[in-house]
Amino acid sequence: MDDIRFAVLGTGGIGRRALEVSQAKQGLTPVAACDRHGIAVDHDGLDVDELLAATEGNVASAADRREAADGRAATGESREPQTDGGTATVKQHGEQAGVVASAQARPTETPIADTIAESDAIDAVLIALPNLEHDFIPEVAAEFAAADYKGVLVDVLKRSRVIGLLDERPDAFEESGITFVCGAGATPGFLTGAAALAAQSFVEVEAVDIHWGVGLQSGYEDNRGTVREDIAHLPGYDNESARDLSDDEIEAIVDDHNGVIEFEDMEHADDVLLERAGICDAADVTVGGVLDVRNDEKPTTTTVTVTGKTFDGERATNTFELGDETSMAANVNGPALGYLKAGVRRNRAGEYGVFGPADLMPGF
Ligand SMILES: NC(=O)c1ccc[n+]([C@@H]2O[C@H](COP(=O)([O-])OP(=O)(O)OC[C@H]3O[C@@H](n4cnc5c(N)ncnc54)[C@H](O)[C@@H]3O)[C@@H](O)[C@H]2O)c1
Repeated sequence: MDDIRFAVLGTGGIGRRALEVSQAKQGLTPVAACDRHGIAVDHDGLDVDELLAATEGNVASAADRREAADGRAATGESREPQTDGGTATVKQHGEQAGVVASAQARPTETPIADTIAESDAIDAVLIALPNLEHDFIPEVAAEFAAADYKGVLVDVLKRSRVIGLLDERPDAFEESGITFVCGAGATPGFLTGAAALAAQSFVEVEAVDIHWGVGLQSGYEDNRGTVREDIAHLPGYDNESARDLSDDEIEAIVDDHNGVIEFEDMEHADDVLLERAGICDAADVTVGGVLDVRNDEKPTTTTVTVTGKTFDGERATNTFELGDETSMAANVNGPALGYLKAGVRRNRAGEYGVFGPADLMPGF
């Protein structure tokens, strides 16, 4: 495949690692990366090492999130960052450092529009933005379509209901020439694809059970955004209440669980993505997991089990297991970039519209 020029929207825990992993993949050239306050563009290829060093600790703070939410409420529109009109929200150092700290970057109040402005020379865009507001990623995607972007969009969103929002506008993506691969991280994403593959032995799938384990001690600082989103899945919390938690309140929740948080029956889009690919009913899919933020070792092995009936009357369970040494960063970003490449193949073959990870596996 020819070289793929790609952009990353959001350089938090996931976006930064995606840039790093891309260095080890063939034919991927990162040409643009943005966060809430800045953008770096180089159509000859970004210097990823410099960007990563400069954005060390680029983790959206609670204050950042509140500021953005308040800005949206006040203006009634834009999801672009609302700054206080000066440079106070441009973080150069420490915990709130950002893309703008890179020598390749400049500050901007409109990072997504600025990326779209460069998009004639971008083959694919990885959306690694927060998902605490359900319509945020669909709206960003719609903006690319409205600008007549021709290329690939990939997101790593998690929630089932977001897929519905995206499925409401396939025409816009098709007309523009966009191949949109959604839910293409680990779960949903990698493990959804694994379930689709494991289902191939069967003529009828009865149950898909996805159970993940993540150990995050050394990656905790970098992945606070993801931990916050996970907390929104706990009983008594939702996206809104999780978004408003202070960092201290998050720490208190982690302490209450002795650093190990268990999740059951999560609203992860693996269910709707498997249903839309015709593998099984969404109701037959369960997702749960265990997150340990104080140990690097996984608290449990990540496993996908698919139970079904074969054409010759047997009932069986196929099991797919991840090696315990594989980190969340490896299991989100490797597949996300793999799906990005699969999306580019489809796009170059003229296939546009919305695809889930299971749609890119053998059919059922
Ligand atoms: N599917 C999976 O397996 C999986 C696993 C982990 C994380 N995720 C998803 O990845 C996404 C990113 O997670 P993270 O931990 O990197 O989050 P994070 O909070 O660390 O990073 C988010 C980044 O987006 C930027 N951003 C926010 N608003 C912006 C705007 N309006 N314009 C431009 N940039 C903006 C922030 O500045 C930050 O750089 C989340 O949606 C999370 O759900 C998916």
